[in-house]
Amino acid sequence: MASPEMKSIRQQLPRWLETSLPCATRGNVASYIPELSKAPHNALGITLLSATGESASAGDCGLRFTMQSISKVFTLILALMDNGEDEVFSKVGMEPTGDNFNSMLKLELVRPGIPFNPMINAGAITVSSLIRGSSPEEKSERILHFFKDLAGNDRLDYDMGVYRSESDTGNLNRSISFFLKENGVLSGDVEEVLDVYFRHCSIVVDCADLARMALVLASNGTDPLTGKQLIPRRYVQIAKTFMTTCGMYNASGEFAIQVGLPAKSGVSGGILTLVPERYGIGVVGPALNDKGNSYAGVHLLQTISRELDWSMF
Ligand SMILES: NC(=O)CC[C@H](N)C(=O)O
Repeated sequence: MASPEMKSIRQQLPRWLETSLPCATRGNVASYIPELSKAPHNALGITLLSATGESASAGDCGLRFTMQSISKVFTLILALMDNGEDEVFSKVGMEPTGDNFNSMLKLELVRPGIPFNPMINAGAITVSSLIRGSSPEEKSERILHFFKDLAGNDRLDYDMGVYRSESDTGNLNRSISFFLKENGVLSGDVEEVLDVYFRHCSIVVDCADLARMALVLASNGTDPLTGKQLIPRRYVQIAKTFMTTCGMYNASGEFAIQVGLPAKSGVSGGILTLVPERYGIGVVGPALNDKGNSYAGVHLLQTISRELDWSMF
């Protein structure tokens, strides 16, 4: 028997999705990674998964897309598990930037030149350099394995087309990385660090995978469906705080007001969000707004959060 709330979500979800769909026409699919421009412009899908294992889905929830920046939440957690917080926060800060996710601006403006936070590219590339492993292959393997555990999906893998596309064209990320190397923030070989970063950005998921990963965060690090503790509670707390303050880039303040849930978006149009203790949620809508977040996806989450009074604030 589904809970009364889940019953009502299942009933209303298709209509909420329908009303958010037109927003997609106002957005644009990311094209700076050429392979991403092939994504279906008008797609919109969502899956919600409850801590009791009930789910509700609507629209293009089966669409497969690369995690992109959503992966930054989980590489941060793995880096924290590998190194502890003191080491990680000696290399990356805790503050929002108010700039675009790929901006270099503050790296030079503010001393010491460590990235402001792990959700912007500079911070996430630094975090990739902190993942333990004797080679880029081993680091990437550990990341993929961790993501498989979190998603409860052994078949997670890379989209090699997207990986190559970003690796061939990612000169801004190269510039950021060389700058970090010059400042002594990045240690190791820049191309090897970038390889780890581009690979985890290209891990393919659908909405159900994101919902399950989000549910682990909603449940303070334990997968409620298996009872396994996958992440120490403290690191989930850190991750959810960054999601709230920086997860939607320089639209995180607006998202906190309009939706009021910890979330992380990616340029392929995915959004991972959660209702503490209760739901993990995965959304996809490839057409992005000018801040790089899914246009229709944000609208849909705003509708659901208002209808169900889900804001944490
Ligand atoms: N916002 C994003 O999703 C950015 C991730 C992308 N791989 C990049 O580095 O540009």
